[in-house]
Order: sequence, then structure tokens, then C-alpha cells
Amino acid sequence: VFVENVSQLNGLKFDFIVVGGGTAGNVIANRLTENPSVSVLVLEAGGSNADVLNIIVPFFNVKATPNTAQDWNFTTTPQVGLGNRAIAYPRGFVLGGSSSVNSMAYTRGSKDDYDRWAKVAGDSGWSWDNVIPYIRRNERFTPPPAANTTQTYDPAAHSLTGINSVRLPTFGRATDALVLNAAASLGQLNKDMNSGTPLGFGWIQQTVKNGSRSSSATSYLAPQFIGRPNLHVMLNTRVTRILKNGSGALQTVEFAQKAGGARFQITASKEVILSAGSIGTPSILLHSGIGDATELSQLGIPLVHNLPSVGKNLTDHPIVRVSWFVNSNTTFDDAERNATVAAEVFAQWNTTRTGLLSDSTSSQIGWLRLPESSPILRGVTDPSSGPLSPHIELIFADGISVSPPPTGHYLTISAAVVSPTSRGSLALNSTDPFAQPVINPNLLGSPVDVAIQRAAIRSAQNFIKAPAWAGYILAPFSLNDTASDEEVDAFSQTHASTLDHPVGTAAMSARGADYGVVDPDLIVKGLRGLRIVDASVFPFIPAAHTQAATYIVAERGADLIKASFGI
Ligand SMILES: Cc1cc2nc3c(=O)[nH]c(=O)nc-3n(C[C@H](O)[C@H](O)[C@H](O)COP(=O)(O)OP(=O)(O)OC[C@H]3O[C@@H](n4cnc5c(N)ncnc54)[C@H](O)[C@@H]3O)c2cc1C
Repeated sequence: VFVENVSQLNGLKFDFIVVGGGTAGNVIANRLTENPSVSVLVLEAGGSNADVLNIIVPFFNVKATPNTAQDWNFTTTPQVGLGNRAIAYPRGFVLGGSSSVNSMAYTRGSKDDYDRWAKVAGDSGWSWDNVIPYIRRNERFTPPPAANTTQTYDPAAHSLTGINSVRLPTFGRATDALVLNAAASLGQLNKDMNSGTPLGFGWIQQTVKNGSRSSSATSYLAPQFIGRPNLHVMLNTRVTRILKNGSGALQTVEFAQKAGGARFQITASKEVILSAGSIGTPSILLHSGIGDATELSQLGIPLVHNLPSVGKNLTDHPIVRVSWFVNSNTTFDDAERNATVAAEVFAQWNTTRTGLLSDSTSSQIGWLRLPESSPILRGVTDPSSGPLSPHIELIFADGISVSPPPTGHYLTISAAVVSPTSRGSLALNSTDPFAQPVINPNLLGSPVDVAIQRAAIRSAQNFIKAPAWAGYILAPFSLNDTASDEEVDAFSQTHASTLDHPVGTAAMSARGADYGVVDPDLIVKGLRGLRIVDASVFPFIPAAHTQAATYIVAERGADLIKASFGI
């Protein structure tokens, strides 16, 4: 049930209040209200996801952010590793959160990623084997038609019965065979990168249903769920602080509906769940006086609970896009720069939900591991989570996204560091909860990350030398294949951006550890009544796009809450 205004809350009582109707928040709302006697209120800062074409049409994801009404429109601090550039830092400001604006890649990461979580959290419940039931609750996989013999996947790794739809791309591209043949010739084809062993090249899986985006808003809040009388969702409502209730538990939520507007309070009878994401969650904690005592006192925020790790450990994936001119006139560049072609592909999507616009801009990904003998790893602890995990990701696009030059056709390979060693931070410089926090992801902030970024670009340059590409690649567009290491590093510094995967700002650690923000059951250390369920609790970033891991944390988080209250 959507609550239109604050007065409608009068007389309503809630067992749980979920702060943020994003990727994780909507999972919690859905799972807790399976029990009709449990009442939940979701407070979401952004507006509705309905009828927003840039959200619904998969290919338009590149237009959903940055600098739109559905984006928080954050900017980072000047990034030392990026030549002091400050860059846009997109986050979904809309029901569904970042799952409503992301690029829809569905990648779980490796078995090692979850086993490392279990180890640092001291809780085997976070291990790969033990999160598989939660993967299955989340995923509703649509296999490709049997006649499609080129697309591979491992049926044993997928669930047909979950809530959030996942499928392979449906629009064939000229580059599909080129990527796969090149990978095959190198002996690096992976049948299904979501089986726990992602290394190699293969088909991307996407959160798409019948040619439209599947987000936590369209899936976990689908009509049969949002219609539950025990589930209330209020949009355009910014949570400003969490306060103690009469018994000292952090169960009272303060919110406002516009900057400088009236503040309201509402109390959950059982628990408050923070699901405001890796930027929103630590911001709310700090505004509530939960964080580093010295930093809070410098801001003049009264200390409620000294927890120095709040906002620290911000981890993200840097990415550099490299493009080449290609011998083709079927790339998607024309659909982005030629109004006639754009109208044609839109008409096809609009009538049949098929064609170019029914998928995201990529169809294949490669996950690569540095050789054990790599000089980059000499003398440093391997930053990956283990031998099954990549250090590098390559994402293939059959064109240049967003604004291609007026002529020419292109191939773009986005080369990312998926085992970053740099850690950044999230802090406040104002007591106004409507002011932007200070976001420093510290991208390419360590020599190891710069070296892995260089290796990632080199892998892309080497990959297109495989015989399968002969005659297709014409010439480098943005970076010469003959560039020296220094030139590659300079290119990274001027072109690197974010893969939009911030995590870890309210990280989980073992019970009793002298760092960390939440215990393995996701309850805030040393407090009662307050739990965190979103990507901010990841203790390490998985070598993957982060939505699948967020859904996994949320599905298990819901189970942990149910167990705590016997519901
Ligand atoms: C542009 C972009 C592309 C991406 N591409 C991919 C991809 O292809 N594949 C992939 O796996 N991952 C991708 N990601 C990352 C992935 O989407 C996120 O890791 C994941 O969605 C995070 O989920 P979350 O629940 O932690 O936060 P979110 O989904 O961001 O949810 C947080 C919610 O809380 C709300 N909120 C915040 N503060 C407040 C407040 N004070 N009061 C009330 N509400 C508040 C927000 O508006 C939002 O709705 C992408 C992200 C972005 C932004």
C-alpha cells in the first residue's frame, strides 16, 4: 500500500521500519510481510519507478544516470589516483534504488568471495555453500529457447522459482561470435560465470524480464506484494536520523519530506532496518551520532555511540573504457546518434519488447586472473579472495555508449580492477542531512591498483589480437595499442571512472572484533533495535557487479530477522 502523505500514518503501528526502498530494502519488506501479522513501513527518499522509460527500457540504462531526477547526483572528492578529477557517483534515487538504474549485469562473484566473508565474519552462514538457498530464493531464471544453441549456461546453477528475473541477452550482435571464438581459441570459455567459478569469458546474465528491467521494485514489490495490507511504502521521504526510544533502543526514525521542512518521528515496535545503501546508510548513522567520537565532536553532533569504522573501508571498482574503430555498420552507435534508427529500434521495443533495446549494452564479460608469477603480486598479499577469483574484468560493448562521435563504428572494452586494494571513506562536513556527504572512493589509490588497471587494459589489447578478430578491428580509437606503460597509466588517470559498486562503509566483522560496524547477524555493534541490510555491510567487495551479492545479503538478512523474532 502506498502512503501518500504523513497524516495517513496516524493511528498506524509498525513492527519494522525499513529505511530505503532500494535493492535490499524491498527484499526485507517483502519477506517480513509474508507473515500477515507482521507490519512493515518502508521510507524511501526518491520517487516512483513507474513510467520512467530510461529505467524500464534495458538499453536506456546508460541514460538513467548520472544527473537525472532518479539519481542522487553525488560527486566524489578530487581523486588523487584520477589526476585530482572529481567524478559523478551515481546512486538510484527512486523506488528500487540502484537496482532501478543499474546496468542489470547479474554476476554473483566467486565461491572464494563468500568464503572470505564467512571467514572474516566468523560465521559460516555467509559461505558460498550456505548462501546458495538465498541465491535460489532471489533468482527466477528464464532459460533461452531450446533452439538457441549458441548461448551456454549451467541449469544446475539457476533457480526458476525466485522473485527477481534473470535472463541471457536476446538480441544477437555481430560481436557475439567474435568474443566467443577468440575466447575459445585461447581456451578461456566459461559456460556459466555464475556457478561459483567465474574465470574465463562467457555470456552475461541480466536482470531483465520479458524485455523490461527487473528491479527490486518491479519484482519484490510487484502488485501481489505491494497490495498486502501489512506493507506500507512512503516515497519522497528522507530519513534524517535514528533516535533512541524510551528503552534506549534505536527504534525511532526521524524524517522530513523536504530540505528545511518539518521533521516527523515514528517508532518501530521491533526493529529499524537501515537499507539506505553504501552512501545513505553511513550518512544516516553519522547524523544520528553513531560513528567516530572525535569526528562527530568536530562536527558538533552529540555522540550516541562510538563506532569508528562507520564510513571507513569504502571500496569500489575502477574502470577504464578503451575503444577501437571496427569494420562493421551494425554496431549500436547509429541507434544512439541517428534519429531514424533510434525511432525504429524504439518502435520495435514498444510493440514487441524485443530488439536492441531489450538488452543492456553488453552481451559478454571476461574475468581474468593475474598469473601467480605476475610481478604485480610479488611482495604483496594477493588482493583477490582466492584462486577461483579474478583480478580483472573485461566487458564488451558493440559500440560506444551514450554519445558516439558523429561517424564511425566502434568496439568498446571496459577494463576494470575487481580486486582493488585501495580503501576510501564516507564522511560528513555538515549537520544538514540534506547536504551531500563527502564521498572519497579513492579509485586507483594504490600502486597495486594502478598496475592491475594497466594489466586489465593490456588484456583487452591482447584479446583483440586473437585471430577471430582479424578484419574486424580497424584501428585504435582512444588509446594506441603501442602505448607504453607510462602512457597507459596516464590514460587511466585521465579516463578511469567508477563501475558504481561502492560497498563496505558499515562493514560486518566478527563478533567482538575491535573494528567493523555490524555483527554477522547484521545488528549494529553495541546497540539494540538497529540492523543494517544493504551493500554497506560487505566486508570485502566481491569480484563481481554487486547487485546479486546485495540480494543475497538481503535474503539472508530477512531470515536472520525472522529468526530473531520467531516470526
Ligand atoms: C549506474 C549504476 C550501474 C550499476 N550497474 C550494475 C550492474 O550492472 N550489475 C550489478 O550487479 N550492480 C550494478 N550496480 C551496483 C548495484 O546496483 C548496487 O550495488 C546495489 O543495487 C546496491 O543496493 P543497496 O540496497 O545497497 O542500495 P540501493 O539499491 O542504492 O538502495 C538504497 C535506497 O535507499 C534510499 N535512501 C538513501 N538514503 C535515504 C534516506 N536518508 N532516507 C530514505 N531513503 C534513503 C535510496 O534512495 C535508495 O532507494 C550499479 C549501480 C549503479 C548506480
